Amino acid sequence: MFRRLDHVGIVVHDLEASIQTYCQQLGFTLLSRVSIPEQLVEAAFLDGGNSTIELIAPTDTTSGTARFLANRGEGTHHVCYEVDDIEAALKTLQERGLRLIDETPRRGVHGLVAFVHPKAAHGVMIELLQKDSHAH
Ligand SMILES: CC[C@H](C(=O)O)C(=O)SCCNC(=O)CCNC(=O)[C@H](O)C(C)(C)COP(=O)(O)OP(=O)(O)OC[C@H]1O[C@@H](n2cnc3c(N)ncnc32)[C@H](O)[C@@H]1OP(=O)(O)O
Ligand SMILES: [Co+2]
Repeated sequence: MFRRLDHVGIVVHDLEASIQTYCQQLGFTLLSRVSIPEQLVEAAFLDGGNSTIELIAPTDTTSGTARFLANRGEGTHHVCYEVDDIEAALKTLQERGLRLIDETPRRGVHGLVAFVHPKAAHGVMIELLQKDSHAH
């Protein structure tokens, strides 16, 4: 069902400071910086050598990522897998009894996305991504 790992999401307090750390000290390269108002976050995608991370900072105290920061502090927030057909993947996961956050996909930065609840995957939130045809 999963084609490949697309990115690992990391929640941070200060997006700018975390970009500096990952680029200047850890050697990552900044790919893009985006605002995602529907999710009340801003994010940066960074290349780490055949791997991508997404640094995410909440823009509002009511967002899920702000709760995550308050309860758990900074750290790994989700792993994102690319799928060919997100509707089919969600249907399969639902039939297998998995608890989903999204029963239908929503629009993400690079395509259609949907989240599996972390309680269904032993404490790890899984993001599914069906990339837009023009996305890389
Ligand atoms: C799509 C754009 C972009 C991209 O890749 O292109 C992104 O990735 S944006 C990423 C940010 N978006 C989201 O996180 C959307 C999905 N998340 C949610 O809907 C909520 O945050 C949810 C449902 C995971 C949790 O919210 P809820 O209001 O239900 O409750 P709490 O926040 O109080 O948490 C309940 C419970 O779950 C644990 N939890 C929450 N988040 C995570 C997590 N990321 N990983 C592991 N566990 C998580 C939290 O600690 C609570 O546990 P408890 O034992 O009850 O204390
Ligand atoms: Co993500």
